Amino acid sequence: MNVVVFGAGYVGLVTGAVLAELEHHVTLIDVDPSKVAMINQAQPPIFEYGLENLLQRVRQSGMLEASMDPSQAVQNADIIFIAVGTPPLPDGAPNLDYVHQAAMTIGQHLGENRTYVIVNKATVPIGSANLVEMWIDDGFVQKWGHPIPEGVFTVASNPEFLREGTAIHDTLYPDRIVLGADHAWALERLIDLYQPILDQTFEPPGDLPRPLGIQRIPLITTDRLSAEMIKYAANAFLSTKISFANEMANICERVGADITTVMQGIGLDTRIGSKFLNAGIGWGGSCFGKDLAALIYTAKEYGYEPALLESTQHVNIQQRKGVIKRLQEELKTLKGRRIALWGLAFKPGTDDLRDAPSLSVIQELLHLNARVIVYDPVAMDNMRKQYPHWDIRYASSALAAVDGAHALLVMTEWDVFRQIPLAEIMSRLDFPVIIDGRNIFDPQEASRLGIRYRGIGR
Ligand SMILES: NC(=O)c1ccc[n+]([C@@H]2O[C@H](COP(=O)([O-])OP(=O)(O)OC[C@H]3O[C@@H](n4cnc5c(N)ncnc54)[C@H](O)[C@@H]3O)[C@@H](O)[C@H]2O)c1
Ligand SMILES: O=c1ccn([C@@H]2O[C@H](COP(=O)(O)OP(=O)(O)O[C@H]3O[C@H](CO)[C@@H](O)[C@H](O)[C@H]3O)[C@@H](O)[C@H]2O)c(=O)[nH]1
Repeated sequence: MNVVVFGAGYVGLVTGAVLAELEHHVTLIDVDPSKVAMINQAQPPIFEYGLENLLQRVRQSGMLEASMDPSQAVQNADIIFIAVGTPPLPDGAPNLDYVHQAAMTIGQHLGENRTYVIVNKATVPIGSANLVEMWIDDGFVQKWGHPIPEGVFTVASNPEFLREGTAIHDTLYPDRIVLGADHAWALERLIDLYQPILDQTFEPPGDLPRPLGIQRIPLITTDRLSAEMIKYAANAFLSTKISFANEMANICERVGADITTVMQGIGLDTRIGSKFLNAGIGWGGSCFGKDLAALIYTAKEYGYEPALLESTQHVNIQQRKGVIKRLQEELKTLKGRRIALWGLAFKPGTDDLRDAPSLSVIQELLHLNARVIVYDPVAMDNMRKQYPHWDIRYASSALAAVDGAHALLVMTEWDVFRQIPLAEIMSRLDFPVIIDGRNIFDPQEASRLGIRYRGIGR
């Protein structure tokens, strides 16, 4: 099939590259010329496991190209994805400007003698499929002076559930595919597009083998509103699960229990499940905060007070503040203290800094006049580019960051950090203080070495 994807970011690029691997003809449209150039040279503009190999294959096979010019590709498309960003506005509502622009552009380039399924893959407020339909029609009217003929296009919702760091894996082997459409023909076309994934008939790439036991991927077909709501409900539940674990951690710390064992103890109950129960310095990333705020905003639009969702948000804000509180308890004043900070990305496996807990902690440390020395295996370039005026120092390695520091803060649980012996860290620190925001070290070993170790909930 001919597929066009608007937005070559984390979602659009991965989706497009995977569909090209499955032998669909894919054109990625982006407004950022540097991204387009890099993709065409098979260079991933983001850090994502397996992406460079995948891009090389689909560029070589000729199944994927990137462009800033949508005209031909849109006109000849069977399916057009909208995967542009929907960042939060200050009041919590998502900014739909990029979706609006993409929809108008699509409308301007649709032909009258074909049928098109336009798919919302971006996370958009419930009811947005109607808006996108209207904007596509506006684009067409702007170009041709008359409304688009009935039946030429329909808008479907196909929310995305991939996680950064495992994005290609999650696209090839998703837990489910959700399709919301108002017309049977659109649904049939989308099921055809995803058939190799749904039936797992493709040959798995060498670096991303099929997990044992996966045979068919569950498919949910529904109306557009329910599909849009599924996305928000999934992220609300996952972030609530983590905030729950963090609240339990805060209680564990006070009563002297160990959160890791407690979460293991509840996670083995199959009704609860063990995933997303890791306590830490709170969740971050481009989605949880934004999507939770959007769902709260939507609920309030209808006069409903979503108390549980607001608590999920509140616990997360408190959790980030807890890092500085623990540090102050250990060091008292932070003025002029050298604080080493391991991990900038919001989670391991990505260079994404959007809403990373490290950012709030660094801001507060700078506000308290501490000297901050950071190390991250992949996110330092993004940090330099996105926060050029922040007065922080970049270390050449994790251990170099710790040299002569008064404390170490662990913000992201990169594997390379886990492998560093506590004794080695201890020998380089000026004061033996470690605030382990991701519970990667063994508290007993730390205490044997005389480290003033503070984990989360243990
Ligand atoms: N990042 C994730 O892990 C993830 C997972 C699931 C869903 N989502 C949702 O998917 C959407 C995209 O997220 P992302 O993280 O990929 O965003 P991103 O910021 O990485 O990428 C968006 C891309 O869209 C491009 N763009 C903006 N306006 C455009 C236009 N008019 N035409 C063509 N391209 C345009 C930008 O240049 C950018 O490259 C969001 O709604 C997000 O909530 C993201
Ligand atoms: O037990 C856990 C699990 C995660 N996190 C934190 O939660 C955040 C988000 O992690 P994760 O969900 O793995 O990353 P994302 O790439 O943001 O993916 C989420 O957001 C995407 C965008 O909507 C969805 O598509 C995914 O399904 C959803 O998991 C990170 O800061 C993690 O450190 C914890 O603190 N404890």
